[in-house]
Amino acid sequence: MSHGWGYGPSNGPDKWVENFPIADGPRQSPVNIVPGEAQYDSALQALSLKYDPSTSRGIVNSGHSFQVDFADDDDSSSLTGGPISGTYRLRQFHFHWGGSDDRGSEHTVAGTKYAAELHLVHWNTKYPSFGDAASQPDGLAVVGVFLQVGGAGAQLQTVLGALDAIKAKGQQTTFENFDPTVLLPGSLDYWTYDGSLTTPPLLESVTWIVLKEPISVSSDQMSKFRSLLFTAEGEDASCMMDNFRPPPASQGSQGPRLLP
Ligand SMILES: NS(=O)(=O)c1ccc2oc(NC(=O)c3ccccc3)nc2c1
Ligand SMILES: [Zn+2]
Repeated sequence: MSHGWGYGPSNGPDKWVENFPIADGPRQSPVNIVPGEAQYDSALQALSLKYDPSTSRGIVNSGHSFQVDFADDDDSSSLTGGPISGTYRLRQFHFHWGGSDDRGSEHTVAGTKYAAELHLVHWNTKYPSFGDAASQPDGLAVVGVFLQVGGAGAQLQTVLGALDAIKAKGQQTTFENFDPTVLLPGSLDYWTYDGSLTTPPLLESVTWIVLKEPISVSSDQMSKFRSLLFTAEGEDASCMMDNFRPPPASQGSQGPRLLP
């Protein structure tokens, strides 16, 4: 059995560089966002997210997270504006979370970790497919949304209600007529920087758009995330948690510019 990457002591983020040397590259994600150091850029546009619920297809346990996949054969669900030019189509969204409420996000804000982080993954339609886009410096755009523990996120419940059907790695089920707009906070104010995928293959093809305002999640809902398994049916069960890559310990002096 190939010793795939994961989040454990023997295959976690510190080991990824062995098979993915780009892990030590110049534009790796996530990063610690320091609001005071972010440069204001008046040329930046407002974010425009247009999602059509009829494009949602299914929900799957990938063994690293769970994701909701969208049909991306037209521009029905797409991202424009913000720091990007052109149109980027939504392909999937997924989450990263911790083993307890005090950690779980990948990006941090002045060192603060949130309980979880939502990633909405889009690809640039100037390329023929996601796969082609994923290897281009301007190929992908991921919108990151922090989940802060507090009151229950009513809209999250729809997603969490589907998790019982995909407990083990590889399990999937239909997930239709879902509009991810309901998972967004009231404000679309954001920080942006050029970075990478936060899991292998760690490709440096992502324009990151991290929303400043978190959405709310309850501690009980966080327990629901942790009820998923990294493992497939029949394997020794391992609860899915701490599936996040931390930011680098110290950010180089050329740390990415963050434009609010
Ligand atoms: N944590 S992350 O940086 O948002 C991140 C990290 C790794 C990723 O790999 C993929 N692949 C597809 O979505 C895909 C879409 C279509 C076909 C094959 C793969 N999306 C990712 C997002
Ligand atoms: Zn992610």
